[in-house]
Amino acid sequence: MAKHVFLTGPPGIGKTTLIKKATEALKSSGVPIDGFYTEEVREGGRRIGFDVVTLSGRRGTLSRLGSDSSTARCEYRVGQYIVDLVSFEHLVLPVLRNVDLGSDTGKKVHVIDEVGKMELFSQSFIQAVRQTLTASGTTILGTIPIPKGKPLGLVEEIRSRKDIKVFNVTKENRDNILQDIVTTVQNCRK
Ligand SMILES: Nc1ncnc2c1ncn2[C@@H]1O[C@H](COP(=O)(O)OP(=O)(O)OP(=O)(O)O)[C@@H](O)[C@H]1O
Repeated sequence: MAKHVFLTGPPGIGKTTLIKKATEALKSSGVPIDGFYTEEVREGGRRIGFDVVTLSGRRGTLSRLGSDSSTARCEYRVGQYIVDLVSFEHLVLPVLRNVDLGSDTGKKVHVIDEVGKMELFSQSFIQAVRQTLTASGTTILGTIPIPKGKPLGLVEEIRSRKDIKVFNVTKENRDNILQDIVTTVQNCRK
């Protein structure tokens, strides 16, 4: 039986939107849930980067557009974006601690949106996700990108696990898979 649930699909297809809706549904049925999602940041109609937002409402920078010269020099960049590792780790790592502490009413759910190129610059994050995958008191509701370009180690590792259920989000199914996702997460907690 599956222990963790991951959504995948092309950029902008609606993974985060589904994660947010599933989080609300799980919360309102009393499921203990924590974690983070990533959100686009726009200024004057232009995407300038991404923020990390925790379920408890804290917000921090994941990445921002860099100038040509600063981007070229930076080790932690994806396309035009420079990743703020310090800010990312500061916000996200505490949320992924104490993953073994389930509750009396079943496993705690950890939202990890997403395990992607930007996030994987952080070795501490990689370690924390691995711990969460193997922790007994936790179910992950996460997102992973569709394979494109150079394979991402941890993403491949997740895909090859026998204890995960992957939902492929498409334009055709994104308006009718919410309940299936929520039910699968609830079954993972048993
Ligand atoms: N079911 C839907 N119907 C119409 N628009 C949607 C739907 N789901 C999401 N959107 C819109 O599509 C855009 C991208 O959604 P979202 O951020 O959830 O996608 P994503 O797959 O998480 O993107 P990314 O890969 O960049 O993280 C948003 O503007 C959102 O409002």
